[in-house]
Amino acid sequence: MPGVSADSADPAAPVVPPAAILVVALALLDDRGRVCLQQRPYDKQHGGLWEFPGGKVEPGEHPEAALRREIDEELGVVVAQDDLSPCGFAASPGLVILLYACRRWRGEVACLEGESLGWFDPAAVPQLAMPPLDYPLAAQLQNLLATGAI
Ligand SMILES: Nc1nc2c([nH]c(=O)n2[C@H]2C[C@H](O)[C@@H](COP(=O)(O)OP(=O)(O)OP(=O)(O)O)O2)c(=O)[nH]1
Repeated sequence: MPGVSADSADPAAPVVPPAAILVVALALLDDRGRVCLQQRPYDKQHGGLWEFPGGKVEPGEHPEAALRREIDEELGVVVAQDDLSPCGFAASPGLVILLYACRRWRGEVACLEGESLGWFDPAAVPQLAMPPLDYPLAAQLQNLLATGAI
């Protein structure tokens, strides 16, 4: 089809913008079963709303590598690839969010980029003010926790 080739081997091929921004996010769970959420910086889109820590996947980056990078940048902790469990996803036009869960990390959780951090009972998360896609993500997290799958 003219004009939409995504053949990366052809340097003359037009750059095709991604159909959606891919975002990865983490439900970090402590030994009391609480989940860590952060408040988005006030100067960003959805400023002040609560979210699962994470961020955008860079071009060429594996989503799980992106998540480990974002968690180091935002919370100052290291999560191991093997400790990440796929937990759910949510999508809107132009945005796809992959949610993972993790119960182990190395280091002390700190609020490095958000306005504040909180540890919440997963059942209480839907009562928080969050971006729209976080409500279905929180529901998927609760379902998996209820079944003992994560
Ligand atoms: N991290 C995260 N982003 C979310 C959630 N829910 C939700 O709608 N988003 C949206 C908000 C933004 O449009 C996008 C993530 O962007 P971001 O600003 O956090 O990404 P980033 O950390 O890579 O930041 P930047 O370098 O682009 O400034 O996904 C969530 O639970 N966690």
